[in-house]
Amino acid sequence: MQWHSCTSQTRSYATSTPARIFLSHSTNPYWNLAYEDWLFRKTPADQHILLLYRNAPCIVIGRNQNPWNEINLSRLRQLRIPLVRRRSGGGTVYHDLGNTNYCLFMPRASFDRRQGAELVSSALNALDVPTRVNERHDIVCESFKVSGSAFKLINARAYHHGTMLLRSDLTSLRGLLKAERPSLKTKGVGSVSSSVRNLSEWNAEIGHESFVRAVAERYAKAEDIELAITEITEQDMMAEEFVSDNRAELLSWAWVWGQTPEFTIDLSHQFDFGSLSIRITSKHALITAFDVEQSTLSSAILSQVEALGQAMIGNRYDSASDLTKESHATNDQIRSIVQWLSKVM
Ligand SMILES: Nc1ncnc2c1ncn2[C@@H]1O[C@H](COP(=O)(O)OC(=O)CCCC[C@@H]2CCSS2)[C@@H](O)[C@H]1O
Repeated sequence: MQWHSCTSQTRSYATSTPARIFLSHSTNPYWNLAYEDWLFRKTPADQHILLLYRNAPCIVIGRNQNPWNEINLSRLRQLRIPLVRRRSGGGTVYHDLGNTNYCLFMPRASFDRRQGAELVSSALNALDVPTRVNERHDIVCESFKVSGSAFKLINARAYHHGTMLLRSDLTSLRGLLKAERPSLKTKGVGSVSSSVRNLSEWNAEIGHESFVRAVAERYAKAEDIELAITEITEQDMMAEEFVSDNRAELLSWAWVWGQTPEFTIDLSHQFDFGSLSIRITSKHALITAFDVEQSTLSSAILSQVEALGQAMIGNRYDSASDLTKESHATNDQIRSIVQWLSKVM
């Protein structure tokens, strides 16, 4: 058994498994998140671990979020940026190679929502960046958010993971995250939008390597361990069946879209030939109801709209943009309605 010494900076109780630091060389969000989940579930419950990684451009939503309410999906498709749903709760964030993520794993008994962010913030203070932790456990610099946090607790284990905007493309970040759609009512968790900045505005030299080094040093000191970083490649990750299976699940439609909490959306439009208001209900990202709430369309057109709505039931909500391709509408009015729906859904 290893005993950690008691100083003001170290934990003051015994653990049997020494703390460790891992750095991933993969920039694939699915591998990194699958590996993170493996560390969470498969390492000893009493072990403290720090994992650092960064991802190629992607949007990462929280476990209980609605992508249609959080993201500019047409821009996401245009830029061919993947949408990733993580296993922890909380809001939607943008990642690219200018953003480095940390994850602190610990026994549930020593979990504290603030401590991890404080550790990272103090590592940044040592790099002359005047960060602090706010009441939401975000790390901020002169009131601008530079890091967001999310948490997961299962049985005897917990983790706190967070982003760090070092030199991210903030134009992409802002363009991909969008304001809520007021007519979309969802049971899920909404993001809390903030003004963000890169740390490079305070320290022009800062980058992935210096951030990793500063946090790892600070962590080793706090855990009273030698500074030793275990570097992990995608090959190492692939060798673990749990990680490969987990990655496959993270990539699946059922996880990315199908986990979307139930929602309804009200859509109205005034066409040259009459008005139409509908309510669409979706569960597990499938269309489960299509109700016409109000209409001044002719009864012939209305019954075609109702037939179209019935045909959509059971389809994926995200297949709405294919409506125009699939529709064999011969009537101009129906064609306009289909075009409108494919844009607004
Ligand atoms: N990369 C990044 N870092 C900090 N803040 C961001 C980022 N991207 C977007 N935002 C801002 O945060 C809000 C959402 O804040 P909100 O507080 O709702 O959500 C979060 O912060 C979640 C953090 C998840 C961290 C995980 C760690 C590893 S995998 S992802 C968004 O609307 C933007 O204004």
